[in-house]
Amino acid sequence: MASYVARNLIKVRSGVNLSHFNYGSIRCLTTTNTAWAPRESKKSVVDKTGKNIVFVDAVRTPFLMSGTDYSKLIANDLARHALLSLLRKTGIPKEIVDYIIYGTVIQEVKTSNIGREASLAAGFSDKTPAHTVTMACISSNQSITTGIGLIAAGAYDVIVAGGVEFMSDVPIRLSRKLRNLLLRSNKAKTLPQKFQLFSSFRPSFLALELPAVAEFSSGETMGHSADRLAAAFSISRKEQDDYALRSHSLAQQAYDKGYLTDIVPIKVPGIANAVTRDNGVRVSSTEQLQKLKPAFIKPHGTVTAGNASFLTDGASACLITTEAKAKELGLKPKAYLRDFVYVSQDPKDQLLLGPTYAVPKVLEKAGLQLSDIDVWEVHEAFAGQILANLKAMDSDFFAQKYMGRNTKVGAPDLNKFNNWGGSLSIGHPFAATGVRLTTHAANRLMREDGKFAVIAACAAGGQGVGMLVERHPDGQPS
Ligand SMILES: CC(=O)SCCNC(=O)CCNC(=O)[C@H](O)C(C)(C)COP(=O)(O)OP(=O)(O)OC[C@H]1O[C@@H](n2cnc3c(N)ncnc32)[C@H](O)[C@@H]1OP(=O)(O)O
Repeated sequence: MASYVARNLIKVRSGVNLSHFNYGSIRCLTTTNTAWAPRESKKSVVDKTGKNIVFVDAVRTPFLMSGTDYSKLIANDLARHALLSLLRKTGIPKEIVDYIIYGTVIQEVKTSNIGREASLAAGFSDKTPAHTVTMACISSNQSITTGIGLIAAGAYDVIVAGGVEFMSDVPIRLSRKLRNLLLRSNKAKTLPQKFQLFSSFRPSFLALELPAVAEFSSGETMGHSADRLAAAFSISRKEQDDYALRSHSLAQQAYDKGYLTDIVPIKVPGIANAVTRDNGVRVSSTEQLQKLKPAFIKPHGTVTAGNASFLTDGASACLITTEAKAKELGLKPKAYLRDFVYVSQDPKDQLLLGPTYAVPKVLEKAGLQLSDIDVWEVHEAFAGQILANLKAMDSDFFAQKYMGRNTKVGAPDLNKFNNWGGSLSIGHPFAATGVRLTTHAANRLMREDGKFAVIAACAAGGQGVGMLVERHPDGQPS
């Protein structure tokens, strides 16, 4: 705990009272079918690409806790379903898709370019190129922004972007020593050579290498890092549990109101009924949450199974194109994809602070201020990570000492923040989350009568993303 962060960031103090969320005050307006017009007071953002790139629509499978109803599938099955469902939902002929970009973090070895495999499985033309990207938890943000780049460069017009994660079956490797022995055995030609080689075998070679949700450079798990971050920012266990409860409560409300229209049911062989909804949403109570034991730093840590995102299976996909092409195809886009920025910092002590670094940059690029943003969709890796980011964003000390800025950007208004729940409750299939965030941002802009939304997320490697989307006048929330 006596880390660089703990020594220095402990000084950060925020005016935001995070332990008194007013759930009842969350503004969730109902949809109207009347044409929407930008309010006079709202600023305009310059279209830098000259193409008015739009987010048409998106889908996702239900996000399920790993080891539950998807456990007999493979990642390719979920990705295929997301891609097929996108075609069905948008009604576009698959031939008009120029290019597919798909994210994944923990790769299934047999489908390393899962973008290509899943698109072939979904019946896309074999003439449609597809590639796979990986950027940890922001992989499908990367799919979308790579697509923006391809459209902006004039290479293609119609792009499908998305991502999949499948934590129910991750590659477990033999030990390095056993792998080495087996590879050398291929070259041993004679019986004595083989005998000599296998006589070097030791029982310890049978130990397996399990993948961990951990930083390669530091060896630290994300959960351990989140625990240190929460301590560094003096975020109490109670504040984390309250935030987690907020996330689950808001996700539940969003289901009840029928807002989560991005979910497409999936029929899973061996499961009687189609899977129709996320299964991690669990509105418990502060008392129940307080009883949970620390999951990472034991016995004094504050991150628990109740205030951390959980290992999740799921896939997502979205359609992006130019405004002109959308019009030509008779599509009604939900939002303009106006700007984005990637940031990266120290992967040990600032691992989960991506939003703090990305938000001021993306706002500045677009000429906007915090108060111009109507909707926030920020990836909830851990409750403590969200609260640490809110404090850091609202701290002049942090801005000056660590970001080389004169002043803080300020903390987002919590009444506009993750109003339909977030990764803590909905789930976090790493490479599928970016599209989920973007879809919720676009749909919320319509439901909440806003103009601009910011999407932000942290990712392993100390990286992060900030994206700016603007409501499209033709958009419909489903
Ligand atoms: C940039 C990024 O996104 S980094 C983030 C990357 N993501 C991660 O690192 C994932 C972090 N999460 C994890 O590794 C795992 O979910 C863990 C280690 C926190 C928990 O794993 P598990 O121990 O398997 O969780 P499990 O679901 O069994 O829950 C443990 C207990 O908490 C309870 N629990 C979980 N959630 C809740 C809740 N919301 N309310 C009440 N109780 C809960 C469970 O019922 C269970 O209780 P039991 O032991 O009495 O059965």
